[in-house]
Amino acid sequence: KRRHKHSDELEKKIQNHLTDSMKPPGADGDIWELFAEEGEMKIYRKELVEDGLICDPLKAVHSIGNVTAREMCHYFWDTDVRMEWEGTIESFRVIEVPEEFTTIIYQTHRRVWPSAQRDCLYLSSMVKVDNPPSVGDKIPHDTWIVCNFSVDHPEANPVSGCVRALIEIALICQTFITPPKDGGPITRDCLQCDIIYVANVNPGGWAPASVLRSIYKREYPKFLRRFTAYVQDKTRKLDI
Ligand SMILES: CCCCCc1ccc(-c2ccc(S(=O)(=O)CCO)cc2)cc1/C=C\c1ccccn1
Repeated sequence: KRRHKHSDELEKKIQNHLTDSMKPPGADGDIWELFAEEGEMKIYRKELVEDGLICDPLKAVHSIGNVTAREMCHYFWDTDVRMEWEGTIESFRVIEVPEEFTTIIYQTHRRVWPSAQRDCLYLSSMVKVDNPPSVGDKIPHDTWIVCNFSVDHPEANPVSGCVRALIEIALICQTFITPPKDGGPITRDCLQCDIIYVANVNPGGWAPASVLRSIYKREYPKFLRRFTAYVQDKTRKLDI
């Protein structure tokens, strides 16, 4: 059961995401504010201040065609392509690979004046979910999750001057297949991927509420637009 130091914590977080994060916003009685909407993409936030720090939880739901849940999670998890879609990190290093689809990453984010620069040290794991809760009456073909959460590590060797931000993030994707009416083969056009992205970022130290909230308001929609377009582009049939 315990494959590495963080196995138990990882399992618990994945279970929590599958029960809590997969509920549509508002189902849990919580009041989510819709702050960005573009087509199928809807991004919700809550205002949360902990110890004087802005820790606004974020939940985004989206649905895009022509890709599978596994492709979405692979490109989100795979550090080989991280800098192709990530716009706010300045540098990152894979510190350790505890097991095949689990990495421990140290990354620095671009400094946003007047706040101190932030860094993150987190475990990132990609897992296929066996018995997913079905949301509504659609039956998913498969469900994948990437879970990123802050951990400690002796070899982080942090950049001096950085304030350590703490993250709890998950990308949960489900593939839905609509076979062609004429009984023909299943192609990419039969695929639909439903996406849930939840992010809880504690900035780790003081930063003006207005600066933080404007970063989130600008960066989350940009990230979701850019990342989903990136995966659709990477998986598109090669134009012959
Ligand atoms: C003063 C600035 C304080 C906030 C700094 C910060 C901390 C953490 C993070 C962050 C955001 C997404 C992830 S992830 O989804 O796991 C992907 C891998 O990188 C991990 C970390 C970002 C940012 C700062 C900017 C920011 C905020 C939203 C969205 C995008 N950028």
